[in-house]
Amino acid sequence: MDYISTRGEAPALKFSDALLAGLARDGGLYVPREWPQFSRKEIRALRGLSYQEIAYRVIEPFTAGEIEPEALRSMINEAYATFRHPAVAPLVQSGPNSFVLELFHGPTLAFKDVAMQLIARLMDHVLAKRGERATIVGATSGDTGGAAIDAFAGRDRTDIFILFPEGRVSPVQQRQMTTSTASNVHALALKGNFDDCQDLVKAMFNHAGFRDQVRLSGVNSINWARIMAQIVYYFTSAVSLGAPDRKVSFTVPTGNFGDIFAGYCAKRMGLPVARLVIATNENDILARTMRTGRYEMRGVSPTTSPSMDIQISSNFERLLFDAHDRDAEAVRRAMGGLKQSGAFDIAEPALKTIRKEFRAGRASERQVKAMIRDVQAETGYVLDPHTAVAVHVAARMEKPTAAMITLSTAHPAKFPEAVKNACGIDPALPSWLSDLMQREERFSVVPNDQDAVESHILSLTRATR
Ligand SMILES: Cc1ncc(COP(=O)(O)O)c(C=O)c1O
Ligand SMILES: N[C@@H](CCOP(=O)(O)O)C(=O)O
Repeated sequence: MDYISTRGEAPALKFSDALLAGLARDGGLYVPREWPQFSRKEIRALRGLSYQEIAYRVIEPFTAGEIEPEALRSMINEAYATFRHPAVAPLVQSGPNSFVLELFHGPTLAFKDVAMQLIARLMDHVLAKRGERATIVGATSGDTGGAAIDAFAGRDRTDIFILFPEGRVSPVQQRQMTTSTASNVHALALKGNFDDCQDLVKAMFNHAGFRDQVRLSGVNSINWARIMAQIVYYFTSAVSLGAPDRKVSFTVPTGNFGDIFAGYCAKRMGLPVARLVIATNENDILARTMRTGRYEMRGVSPTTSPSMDIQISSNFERLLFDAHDRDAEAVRRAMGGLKQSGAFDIAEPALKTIRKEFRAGRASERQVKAMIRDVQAETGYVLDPHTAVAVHVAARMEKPTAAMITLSTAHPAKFPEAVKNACGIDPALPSWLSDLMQREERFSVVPNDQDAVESHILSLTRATR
């Protein structure tokens, strides 16, 4: 299996190189040259298997020839041993034909742990084999950062630098990033919003000198391996409800489009998925794009679901590439328009393809609050605000012919203020994080300036020595 860039001007890479590369050298995102296929019989055979075994079967074709099967198995087993639920990602029934897929049982209480725990092990494995080190730089609106720091803390072959928007993450999210005692971890509070953090990370990748000097690597969902690991739970949840003999739909709270793109990949691999529903908060660029066919930036407003306060939705580029029949030129034109004027139009055939696969909806702050309150009052179940966005959108979709699985992407205790404000309940952090708010913080404040951030990283990384 090799990986090609959505912009068509970077060399195709094997799995290990795509894993370490993060962003392609032409600014594009790597995707597999073709989608591994699962027959109905192979999907049926997944029923009753453990999460780890399904993960192995889904991931192996993407890594074949690069990661030895036994090594992959043991990395998968170790990664998911860090989860506090035996099922890893349990499915909870929430209505006659609706379910919530709980993805927050990992160490940092967000779905990001699912991919990050595996990626850290894969990167270590590949770097050790090559005798190399890497500098990881990531951008976060709150959850990716904590998950990455937990997964990479104390690893000898990597130094990790996480940029988060100062004052725009929840206090729990911030402390998950700033209280690590590991010497290879560096939390950087940027004076700007998440899109500024992400732009800076992409700019560092596009600065060839810096990229090579620090052996830059990324763990945002621009890295293909993030998507790969997230495809697994679409399979596990669908087969537990009877796939391939029963179709399921998914509603996904969406920001950077990585999570829902993983659902699209599962479908391209043969999983029968009736519908993929994009759920956005008031920062609804994706819902507007689906309605109008024009991707247009309008500024970001802070919400109670801060991890989705995004308007440059990186992985939408991967979808555009597929919807344009993998025409890299069309992607380059769209991304050029976005850079120049903050907008691009999606041509009719591609838009039709996207609309065939996806539906979209948005939830206002008022609706999110009402959803948390009502669900708690009716069932006792406490939703985090990101999940509440999706539950709201799922409930408003036309009557599904298939079971609807809504992805629950974070534990409510990560956003106690918003949850308490909505339903009066103060969700407690689990025991291993119960002293989080008393731990000492360590982070640097950095300006929104590429030179300054690069100098900061250069002065601390061990990858150049
Ligand atoms: C809790 C939570 N929900 C949803 C999302 C959106 O996921 P994605 O960016 O993959 O669309 C994020 C951030 O990415 C998140 O942290
Ligand atoms: N919501 C994310 C934003 C970064 O997304 P990623 O999936 O590309 O890492 C976060 O919590 O940081």
